[in-house]
Order: sequence, then C-alpha cells, then structure tokens
Amino acid sequence: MSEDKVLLKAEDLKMWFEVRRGLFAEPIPLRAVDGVSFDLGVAEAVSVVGESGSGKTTLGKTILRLYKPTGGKLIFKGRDITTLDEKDLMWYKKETGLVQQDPYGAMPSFMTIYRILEEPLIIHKIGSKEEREEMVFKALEEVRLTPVEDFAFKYPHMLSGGQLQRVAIARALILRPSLVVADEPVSMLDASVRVEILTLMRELQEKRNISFIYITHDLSTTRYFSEKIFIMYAGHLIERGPTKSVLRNPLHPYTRALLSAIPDPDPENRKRFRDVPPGEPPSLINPPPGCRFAPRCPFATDKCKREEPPEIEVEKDHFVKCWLYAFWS
Ligand SMILES: Nc1ncnc2c1ncn2[C@@H]1O[C@H](COP(=O)(O)OP(=O)(O)OP(=O)(O)O)[C@@H](O)[C@H]1O
Repeated sequence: MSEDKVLLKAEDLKMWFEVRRGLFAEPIPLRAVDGVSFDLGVAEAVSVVGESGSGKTTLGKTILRLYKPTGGKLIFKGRDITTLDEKDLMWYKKETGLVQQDPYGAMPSFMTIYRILEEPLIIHKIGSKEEREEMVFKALEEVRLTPVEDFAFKYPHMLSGGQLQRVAIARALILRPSLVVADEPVSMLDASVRVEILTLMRELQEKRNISFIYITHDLSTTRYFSEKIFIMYAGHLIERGPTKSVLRNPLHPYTRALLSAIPDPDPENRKRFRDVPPGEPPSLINPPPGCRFAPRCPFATDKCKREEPPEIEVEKDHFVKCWLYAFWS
C-alpha cells in the first residue's frame, strides 16, 4: 500500500499486562498483544477474528490509545502516537471512535440520548448550543432513529438493544472520526437485528470514508463487512490478507480450522467439524517458544515447536505466520 493511502501503521506492537500469581508475588507479563504489524488504509474496513482471549479487544484498545503500548510503534497520519500522553492525545481521541459490545454498559444511565450525543461535542468545544443541537439531531437521523424527537429525550433503559447500539454508533461518529473500532458490536443483540446494525455501520463507513476495525469471533460475517481479515491467535496475527483471498484460500491450519467450524446447513459438510484441532490456546504468560499454534497443530514439526515462524507473503498482500510456507520466502 502506498504511504499516502495508509491511515494507521502498527509496527511490532506489543501490549503486555503485569499480573501477579499471588498477593506478594513478583509481577509477570501477560503478552496479550505480542508483536503485531500491519497497515490500515484510508477508508478500509478490516475484521479482526479470533477466539476468546486471543487479544482482539486489547489490540483494539491499544490502537485507540486507551492503553499505552508496552513496545513497538503506532503511526497515525504519519505521526508517532505510541507514547503521547493524555493531553497530547486529545486530537487523536477526536479522530477515533469506539463501539463496544454491550450498549447498555457503555451508556451513562442518568443521561438522555440527547445529552449522551452532545457530550463529545462539548468536551471537544465544537459548535454553539444551536449548532450542537443540529448535529445531534442529524446524527440520530443518520442512524435512523426517527422521528428524532421521539428518541432524543429518552434514557438508555427506554430503548431496545438494537436502538441503543444505533445511539452508540451515532456517538462514535459524531466527531467525524477517520478511524472507528467496533468490538463485537452485534454479539449481544437479537439475531434479528444483527444484520441491520452491521449493514448500517458498513453504509456509514463507506459514505464517510472511515477506516474500520471490526472485532469479531464470527468469521461468517466478515465477508460482507470488510475488505481485509486479520486472524489473531494468542497475541499474534497469524494470517492477514484481502477477505476474498483469506476465505477462498485460507493458509494457516488455524484459519482452516476456523473456517470449517462455521455451521453449514448441508449435512454433508457437517463432518468437517472434525477438522477443528482439539486443545486450548496457550498461556499468554508463558507462551510456547516456537509457533504458538504448534501444540494444537496437526502439521507441527520440531522446528515449529522450537522457532517462531516469520510472516510470509504467499499471495499479493496475503501473509501467513507459519513454517509450512517457508519455501515461499
Ligand atoms: N486489564 C487487563 N489486565 C490483565 N490481563 C488482561 C487485561 N485485559 C485483558 N487481559 C488478558 O489479555 C488476554 C487477551 O484478552 P482480550 O480481552 O484482549 O481477548 P479477546 O480476544 O478480546 O477475548 P474476548 O473475545 O473474550 O473478549 C486475556 O488473557 C485476558 O485475560
């Protein structure tokens, strides 16, 4: 990707938490994100897929600089934001938005929807009172909570989960950000409204040229909502590439297992469930020395168990971190 098309660059990004195994024990690092590199293009939507505990939320929060990275670099619009402090990060907060999994937990219950949407404008000193009113009503209209007067003066508990997630989307977009992270935005909603919400997000993302990071454990929705897929496993991006390429030609044994685990109505295909390797992801406190998937991988060799594989570009922009493809490099 040419430099002028890159919005965000992550270079060997690390986010390690300090955890203690006992009250007086020494803190030890838990490597939630452990050496992640990628470029995110302007107006590009990327899905980050992985099972629970693989580090997806931590990656999202680190990208938004809600956490200060332990190592590596984050470059946004050509500016190094890795170690900026709170005061210098105000402009970055305006450039970014977050939609979380639980819309009820993410909203202050004592504020009206109007006040919730006006708050970011007040914090960033945007517009007069009248201009802010116009922006709030427009934001509600954009997420199709109409007639807007019916919703603006309600409290969060008076809305359904789907309606409240629309408010969360309006709040994430009200400052006109260039980057939005949506962390499992539909997993707590009724199945009937999931596609509506995802479609709305995709529509707004395309209309406003926003770069989107969509975090999910559901590989089946990525096809419609992103141009690229990143597969995360135990703090690493083990495969990344254009959505079509990853779904058509999954390279990593873990990605193949994830794909074959997508429920398929065709009874013939159900036996493919057996391909999912048994076992659990490794400890992030004491990860295995070589490939982190090696303990579960049916193809693992001694080398896989000893040495961490490099990232190999097998097709254009399609990278895999797996020794099986070493002859490509
Ligand atoms: N604040 C924290 N302090 C210590 N450990 C943490 C913290 N936040 C996350 N972790 C640990 O980091 C690892 C990755 O967690 P994370 O929530 O990023 O994974 P995830 O892929 O988003 O999982 P899920 O889909 O369940 O949300 C887990 O082992 C988790 O326990």
